[in-house]
Amino acid sequence: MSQLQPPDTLDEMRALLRHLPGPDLEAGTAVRERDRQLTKPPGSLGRLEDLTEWMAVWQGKAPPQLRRPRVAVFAGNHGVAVAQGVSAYPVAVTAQMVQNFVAGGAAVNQLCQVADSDLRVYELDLDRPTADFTIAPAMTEADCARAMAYGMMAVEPGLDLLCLGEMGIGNTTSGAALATALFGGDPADWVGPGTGVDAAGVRRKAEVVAQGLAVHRAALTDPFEILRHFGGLELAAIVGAVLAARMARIPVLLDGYTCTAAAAVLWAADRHALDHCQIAHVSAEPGHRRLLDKLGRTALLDLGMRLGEGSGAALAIGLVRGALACHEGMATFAQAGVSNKD
Ligand SMILES: O=C(O)c1ccc[n+]([C@@H]2O[C@H](COP(=O)([O-])O)[C@@H](O)[C@H]2O)c1
Ligand SMILES: Cc1cc2nc[nH]c2cc1C
Repeated sequence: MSQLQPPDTLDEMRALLRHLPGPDLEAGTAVRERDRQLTKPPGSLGRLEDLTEWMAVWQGKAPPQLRRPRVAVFAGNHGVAVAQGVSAYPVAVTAQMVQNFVAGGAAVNQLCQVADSDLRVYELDLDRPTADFTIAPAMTEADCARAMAYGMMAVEPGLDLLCLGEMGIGNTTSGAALATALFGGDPADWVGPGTGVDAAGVRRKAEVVAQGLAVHRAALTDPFEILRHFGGLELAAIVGAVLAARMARIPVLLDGYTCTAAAAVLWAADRHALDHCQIAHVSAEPGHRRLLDKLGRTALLDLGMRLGEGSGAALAIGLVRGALACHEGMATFAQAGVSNKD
């Protein structure tokens, strides 16, 4: 399959939503048919059964396969972190952590190794942070579209599972601004400690989000404009990657709060745009549960993690592996000579 030629304007990105492939229902039927014959009471593998069917319908393949998983981590810097001090860490940590990913020293490196997954790290102009969104839109239209296109190009056809993660000091504030603009409510409902700011810091984050919303309210005409005003380059890249994965029939695992907030831009534009995605884990960042409620989703894992960098998504690859191994490797009642219920 040839790789998608990425669009270079936001209008072309919007237009892509009209051409999203749907689920392969035949593959789903084939999976359910085999599942009924496996040596277990129906439904007894719970969400593992749903995961197998989900992989099949979005790959368009029964049985689904998991030979080439990839974790893609996008990194970007945020003007709001530079100007407003909304993180517990300095902005320089974004680039330093990218070096750490490359050197193999981060949590996501270990989790990818355990999951037998490829890991790719993409930096987006780390020395050119977005604008401080309390003053100006975070990105120009051209920068936002370019970052989305970059994320799209990271999606290589032939992958059979794509895990998405981010690295960007200050991006929980960006995620909270996206969530407030997309779903409404009080900014205080959507902010949290992030990397570990104290209660006063969390209040400050809520004020920063409120200020951004007040300044830009009239310009927030659709979800892509919300992304352009409050997102970061790495978050726009995630939006692009989610879209490109859908086009290439690659199921997606989304990581924590910030990653889900970015992907929610697509959900706000089209209620089915995230059907090929699972939320790998629910972050300790309090807004994440609220966000999952809005999206009508339950995460696969709930481990109190709040690291980002794709760590929860990398960990969840093991669940998909387990689901697919049972589906493919288990004996049927007939093969094993086990009596089925009448
Ligand atoms: O996505 C999450 O659930 C999450 C929760 C807390 C922190 N993070 C990570 O921490 C950074 C953002 O936190 P902060 O405090 O700088 O906004 C960014 O690099 C994220 O990967 C991520
Ligand atoms: C050290 C550190 C590691 C991270 N990984 C993802 N976000 C992060 C933020 C910090 C501060």
